[in-house]
Amino acid sequence: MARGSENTGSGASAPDRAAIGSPDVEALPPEDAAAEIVRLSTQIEAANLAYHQADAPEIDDATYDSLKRRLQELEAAFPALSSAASPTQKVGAAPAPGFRKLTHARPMLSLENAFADSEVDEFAARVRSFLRLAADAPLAITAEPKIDGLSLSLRYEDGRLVSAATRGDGATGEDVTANARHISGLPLELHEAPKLLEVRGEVYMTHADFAALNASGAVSGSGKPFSNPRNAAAGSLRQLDATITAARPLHFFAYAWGATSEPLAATQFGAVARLGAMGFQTNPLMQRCETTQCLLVVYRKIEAQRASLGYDIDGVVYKVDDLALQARLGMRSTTPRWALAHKFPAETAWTTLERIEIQVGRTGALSPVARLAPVTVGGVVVQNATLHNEDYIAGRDATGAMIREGRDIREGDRVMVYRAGDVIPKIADVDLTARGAGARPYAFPNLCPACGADAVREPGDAVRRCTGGLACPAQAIEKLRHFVSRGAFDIEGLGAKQVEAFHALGWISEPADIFHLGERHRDALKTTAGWGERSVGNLLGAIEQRRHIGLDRLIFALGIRHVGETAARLLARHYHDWPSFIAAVDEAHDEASPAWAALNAIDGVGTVLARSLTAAFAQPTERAAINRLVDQLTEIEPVAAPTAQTEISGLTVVFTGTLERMTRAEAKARAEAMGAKVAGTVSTRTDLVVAGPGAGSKAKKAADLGIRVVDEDEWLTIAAS
Ligand SMILES: NC(=O)c1ccc[n+]([C@@H]2O[C@H](COP(=O)([O-])OP(=O)(O)OC[C@H]3O[C@@H](n4cnc5c(N)ncnc54)[C@H](O)[C@@H]3O)[C@@H](O)[C@H]2O)c1
Ligand SMILES: [Zn+2]
Repeated sequence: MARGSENTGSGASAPDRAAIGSPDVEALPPEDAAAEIVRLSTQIEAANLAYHQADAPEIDDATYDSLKRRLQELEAAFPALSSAASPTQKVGAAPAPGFRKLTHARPMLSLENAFADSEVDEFAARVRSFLRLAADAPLAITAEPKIDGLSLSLRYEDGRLVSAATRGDGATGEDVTANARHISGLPLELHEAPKLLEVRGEVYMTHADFAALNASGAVSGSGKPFSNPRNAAAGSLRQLDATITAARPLHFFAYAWGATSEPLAATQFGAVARLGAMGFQTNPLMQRCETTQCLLVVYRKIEAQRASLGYDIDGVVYKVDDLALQARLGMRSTTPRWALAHKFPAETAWTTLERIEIQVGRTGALSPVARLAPVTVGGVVVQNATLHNEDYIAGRDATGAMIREGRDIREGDRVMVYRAGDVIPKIADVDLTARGAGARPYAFPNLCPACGADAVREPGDAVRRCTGGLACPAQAIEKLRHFVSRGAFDIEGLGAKQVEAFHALGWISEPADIFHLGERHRDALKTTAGWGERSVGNLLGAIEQRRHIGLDRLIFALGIRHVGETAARLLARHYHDWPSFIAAVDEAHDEASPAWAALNAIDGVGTVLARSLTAAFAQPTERAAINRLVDQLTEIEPVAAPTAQTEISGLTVVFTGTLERMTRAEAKARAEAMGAKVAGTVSTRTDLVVAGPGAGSKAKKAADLGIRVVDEDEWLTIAAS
């Protein structure tokens, strides 16, 4: 596990799933149920944003699934407490700011989940009863791997790819047309396709490509390495700059469709075969069954192949084969009635927990880590597992419910380790029969192991935090490492290793000190092992250059909890410059102020983030350190006002021919001000061509490539929107 990674305080695990529902839902007093619904909804919304918008999940999938199930149970038991705004009534998350939005001609939904074999029988029975089919009437159902990537909708008109969008919130997705063109093997032109066709499928990254990408140092929206191939695929496709996508190896399996101008086939199986014939890759493991026994056999067969496929799958999807029956079954609010996702259980193994260590993260979180006797879980050797927080060690989950009654985790215990849809393993269970007589409950420290300061738990926070601030060496180092990371100051020659070394020498203890390195330690540095005249010159030069920094990078670099790269960009766009930003944050500290309301009104900023931000700026030592840093900067570059909603932000536009209502220079400036890039030549990266009279080869090339071409009037309408 990465050193000092932040613990977000969650804690249930897959095998605990059944236990989670055990505090009897029906027996709960309504006011407790109401409070729990609010708490779960907030947790799930935060997880959705982290997962779908930032491609950097903060909790594992099994935990997420169990939180959602619990919420569904509560809402079922207390219908009066469920609302249309509940996360159980929504798909995914809204498109991230910065992307042009595209509305799907037919919504993109989620899938109903099942975990136990018995739920497959129940599914078939529900389908039969809905359709009034006799129990012995034939009912064909397909089974295919559930690819763990992100779904994409591709719109083809006259067989040409015209647009591509992520699922987003199901109704509206992010326009990733330019990016999708770079997916390996994706057909830009189809053989014998209907006039209009929305093709749906999964974008994924292979295990090998994922390993290579992380080894190259690529990072997610949170500034950390991608935690799994799914997040890497999502982060790579969802780039405002399509040239980044082009450099990432992505693949696509087609398995569904949205709007079509003519039916593709009479069955699911036939329709997927037709997609294959049109030029799409389809999954070779798909099969058709007549019985649920057959479905379960296919499920086991696919599960057995899971480790050797070379890409991640997280279950098997069953679909009613007859499309006429699918149409009769129709949709619920977020899922079709004719499909079921049968998920795989997490992979598990037993081993000995040798000792529990506490790591201190950037924001002071004390994260317990289990050091294990090495064991192989699902083909990977595991030596560490996260223990989340002290409640988890004691046997309680994120909702406060007991998940391991009487089975707290102790040093020396025999424990069950599991890996779910992510790389960091967890502890699922404890074998009490193997526990030695001398084993004592683990005493979670209430002093920071790194600096000795008090470690306290705020009410409602599952995490204990060191109060030492920058005086805590562990926090200081993590803050500094974050400060120089890629999306932050990213100073050439000053990586995590150097930061640690300079910190150990007592040269830097906070970001501002980096800018004093030259005047204070130049000579000493030159004679330090590994450094010389030239490398010191280069380093100090690189530091000087960073006295000029973008507002978004600065905000991200401060390392405030919940303020990742995406949020920093949002804030920078909204507040434009540093003085306006700090004035607003200071004022927003008063939650009755208009500034607080305004901060919360920013699309993508929630209460949790807003509170964390205002608290950080109001904390005197932290604020003083920020001020000292800002004093060292010569220019904080404002970030252009929000361009997120304009139709053309993020697009690459080419002007050709004569423009009659404005000069070329004016058109270019206007497009750039709205967040578009203006290019001179048409290529596959072009999104839009504005063609005036006399446009020649460029307009023709654009038409050949299937790129949208508009005239000047149309352009003016777009630019005015
Ligand atoms: N860890 C977190 O914080 C977090 C947060 C949000 C969501 N999640 C994960 O995402 C899931 C919810 O997301 P979801 O709404 O995408 O549901 P889902 O992943 O359970 O199922 C729906 C998706 O499956 C995909 N899919 C893959 N292969 C398919 C196939 N052959 N046929 C049809 N669809 C196929 C599609 O993209 C579809 O949108 C959760 O169960 C959880 O595992 C995790
Ligand atoms: Zn400390």
